[in-house]
This record gives sequence, C-alpha cells and structure tokens, in this order.
Amino acid sequence: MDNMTFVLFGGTGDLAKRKIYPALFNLYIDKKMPETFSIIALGRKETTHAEFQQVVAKSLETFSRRAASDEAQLKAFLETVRYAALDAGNLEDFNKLRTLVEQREQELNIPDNRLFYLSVAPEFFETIAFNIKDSGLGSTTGWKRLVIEKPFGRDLQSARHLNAQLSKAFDESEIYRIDHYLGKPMVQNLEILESSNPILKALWSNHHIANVQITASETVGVEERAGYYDHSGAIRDMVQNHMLQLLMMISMRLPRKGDASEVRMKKRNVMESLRPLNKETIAQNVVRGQYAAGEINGKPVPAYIDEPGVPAGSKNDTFIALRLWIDNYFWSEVPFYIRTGKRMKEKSTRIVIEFKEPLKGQNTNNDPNLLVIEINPNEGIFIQLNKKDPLDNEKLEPMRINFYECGNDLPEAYENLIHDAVRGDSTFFAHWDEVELSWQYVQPILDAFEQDLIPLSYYPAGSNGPEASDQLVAADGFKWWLDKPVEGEKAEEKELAVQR
Ligand SMILES: NC(=O)C1=CN([C@@H]2O[C@H](COP(=O)(O)OP(=O)(O)OC[C@H]3O[C@@H](n4cnc5c(N)ncnc54)[C@H](OP(=O)(O)O)[C@@H]3O)[C@@H](O)[C@H]2O)C=CC1
Ligand SMILES: O=C1O[C@H](COP(=O)(O)O)[C@@H](O)[C@H](O)[C@H]1O
Repeated sequence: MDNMTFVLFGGTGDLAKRKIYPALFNLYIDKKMPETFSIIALGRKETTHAEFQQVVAKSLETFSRRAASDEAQLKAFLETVRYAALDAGNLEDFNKLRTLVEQREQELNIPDNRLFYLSVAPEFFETIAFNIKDSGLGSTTGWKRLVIEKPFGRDLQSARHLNAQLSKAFDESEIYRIDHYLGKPMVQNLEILESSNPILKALWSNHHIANVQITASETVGVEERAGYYDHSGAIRDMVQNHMLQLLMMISMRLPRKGDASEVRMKKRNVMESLRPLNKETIAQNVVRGQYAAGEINGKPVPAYIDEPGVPAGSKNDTFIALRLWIDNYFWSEVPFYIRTGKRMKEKSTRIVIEFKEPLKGQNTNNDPNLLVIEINPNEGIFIQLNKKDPLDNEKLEPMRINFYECGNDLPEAYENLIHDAVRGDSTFFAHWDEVELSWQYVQPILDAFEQDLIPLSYYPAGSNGPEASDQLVAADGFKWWLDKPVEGEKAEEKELAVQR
C-alpha cells in the first residue's frame, strides 16, 4: 500500500468524529493503513495541532470499536494528525494547506499521494474540488483521489451538473462516491455468494426465482433532520442510492469475483435494463407513504407532520415501496420489490429471494423455498426448505438453515470503504454511470410526487408500512416475507423453532 496523505474536509464534523477517525484508527490497529501516512483535518476555527489531537482522542474513546494495546500505540496514531483552519471558499486557505501537506510529506519522507475526503455539506463539493485544483494541491506526481459523501445531487439535472464540475478537477477513476450500504460486510458478500456457490449460481435466474424483496426498515423517525429530510424524502434519502445499489448488487450476474471495472459494467447493465416508469405506469408500481402517530416499542410517538421542523401540510414521503422489472435475459418476468421507511415495526435491512414452486398447480400448499440475506442489524443468511412433519406423514413443514456471522468485532462499513479508497480499489463505490442511471430511473417518481400524481398513504408508526404496500405485492400473488406482526394482529406465519 502506498504511503500517503489523508486530507479531511469537515474534520470537525459529526461524521468525522463518529465514523471517519474511528475507521482510520481501527485500520491502523489492524495494520491495514500504509506504513507511513499523514492525516490533515480541516475545520473553520483556529485550533492547535495538539488540541485537535485531543478531539480525535475523544472521538476514538467514544466511537472506536477497538482500543489501543497501549498508550504508545494511541500516541503514535494521534501523532499522524495535524489540523488546519480552512474556509471552503477561500483559495488562500488552500495555498496554506498545500504548504502544510508538503511540509508533512517532507518530514515523513512520503510521496505526494493525496486522498481528499469531502465530509462537508454538498453545497461545498464543487468549490472544494476547484480550489484543490487551483491551489496546486491536486497537481501531484503521485496519485490523487477524491472521496465524496452523499447526497450526489438532488435530481438528474443537478447530479449531472455536479459531476461535470468535479470532472474538471478529477478523472472519474479518481472519484470515490461513498454509499455506506456498499461497505456493509453482507453487501460486500453478495457477489461472492452468487459467483462462488454453484448451488446458487444454478438457481440464479427467472427459471427458478419467483420474486426478490429488498427491505430497509427503520424504527427511528425524522429525528432532528427535518430541515434536510423534508426536502429529500425516502426516495432521495434511501431509494436513489442505497436501495438501487442493493438491487444492482443482488441482480448483477458475475461469472466469478469481478474487479472494479467488471462490477461497474454489470451494474450498469442492470440499470440499463430497468423498465422505465412513465405517467401511465407509475401509480401501479410506486407506493408513497408517511407515518402517522403510533407506538414504537410500546412508547407513543408523534406523526411525521407533528415532528419538530416539519412544515404544516408536508406531503413528504417517509416510506416508499416499488415494483421494478429488469428486462434482460436472466430476470425478465421476475418482480423485484423495494421497500424502505422510517418509524416501522423493526430495524431490518434484508433481501429475501423467493423461489418458484416447482409443483405449482398441484395443490401442494408447500411454503416456498427462501434465501434470506440479513444485512443489518444482524448479518446472516438463512435458507428455508421443506421437510416432513415427524408426527404427520402427510404434512410438510418449513425448516430454516441458519448461518449468522458472529462477533461484534466486524469492521464497520466506513472502515471497509476507507480501506478500499486508501488501497485504490473502487469496486464498492458508486460509479458515475450507476448514479446517473439511478437518478434517471427515479426522476419520473420525483416528478410524480411534485405533481401529486401518486396518493400519499398513511401508516401508523410501528407498523410494516401502508396497506397499499401489501397490496402492491399481493397483486402479483405474493406477500412480504418475515414482517413482524404488529400488536393485536394475528401472526400470519407460524412461529418457527429457530433462533432469529
Ligand atoms: N453525519 C452523518 O451521520 C452522515 C453524514 N453524511 C454526509 O457527510 C457530510 C458531513 O456531514 P456531517 O459531518 O454530519 O456535518 P456537520 O455539520 O457535523 O459538519 C460539517 C463540517 O463541514 C465544515 N464546514 C462547514 N462550513 C464550512 C466551510 N464554509 N468551509 C469549510 N468547512 C466547512 C464544518 O466545520 P466547522 O467546524 O468550521 O463548522 C464541519 O467540519 C454531509 O455531506 C452529509 O450529508 C452522510 C452520511 C451520514
Ligand atoms: O443514509 C442514510 O442511511 C440511514 C440508514 O442507514 P443504516 O446503515 O442504519 O441502515 C438513514 O437513517 C438515513 O436517513 C440515511 O440518510
């Protein structure tokens, strides 16, 4: 791994403290950082290097999953950190930053390989990229990389504009767009699961798969983020990026583990094969929801509309369900369902693959075979098969074979992604083609919401979403799998003697 400098814009921010310093530190402890590296943190206020190293120490103490083996190890890590005051719009600050970066490169005798991490509000992305260029910070003889946080635009047009601007300072191969779902260990497992297991590979198509369900449900509400969320909604916050990335990862067909360019091509193929939505089809395929008052874990919670900072009469979407079709050789006729929402019954990100019933029409009443990939908060895989009921020879009953990734000491998404960016592997970052095609796919939905063409369905907080979402799936003869029953509702599924 090349020795390098990690320049962190937004080094005083929430994300830096909660995720980025802990990730860098954990990688350092696990010997996954280059032998010699320099970290330069940036914020607007003046602070000394020593004072800021204590800020980092505090963030590690609070948020790191790993502890230093001794004082010397912690001290050595903190010693890599320097702080500089910088305003994104002030070129002179960038000139001073260049001097500091070069000075550290000389002190540490490392080449001018520079990774610029933009952990700042999106309004600063373009300005910072330009000032990196104009100050000469980006004119390296070594490599340079730009790691950029979400959101990448707020619609197709603004995303295209942002990309065109960034491209003036960085090549596409140098831009690493973070989608933290791509850093989740189970998501990074998806390509391996298909490409290295002949059993699954043989079944991975419309011959055997009846439908695919991708759920990301949360119990939290809008929290203190109404200012952002009310202009974003679940469609921009979750669907355009995380949910479509999960769709690409589960449906791309890789003959073997691919490198970044193969994965990128396969993901693009999926997005190009998505059947576009239009004014005629959109209402049958999209459910827009918003939470009403309800209960989460036995505690009453307010409706979205009554949350602090939410404007009166807001029709913002806190829930989306979608039916999508991938019109290619492998997936034609297989519905993919996506569902995500806030204030739902449980926190769960999972993918359920329902297999076709081979004896369809013969009245077997078997439960279908399922392959379930649990992404969050548990990481695991289970397969549902059928077996004979030992007490009744005539009866079949479902059984589940479970695998759970154990240990709570697994690397976090940010750790995986920062490790990849430092190594120069962009496989698990969102490439421009995918981002553009994702915006292209959701744009008609944004327009329909804007024009109020899709009814807003309300759902009680603590439920599994609006009824319209169940109807979307039921219309094709399916149901959402594994939903926890809500209070007072009869469990549809027999409780299985399995540890879940
Ligand atoms: N926090 C999170 O969990 C997540 C955040 N993100 C994304 O990460 C980015 C950062 O978010 P977050 O850390 O929460 O934001 P914060 O508001 O906590 O931090 C913003 C950072 O930007 C700096 N900043 C503000 N104005 C300027 C300026 N004019 N010039 C230079 N620096 C400036 C602030 O420095 P100062 O000390 O001077 O105020 C601070 O370091 C955003 O794009 C967000 O969407 C993505 C996923 C999750
Ligand atoms: O990006 C975001 O993701 C979180 C959910 O992430 P998870 O890792 O907890 O599943 C979501 O709460 C937030 O609104 C969104 O911006």
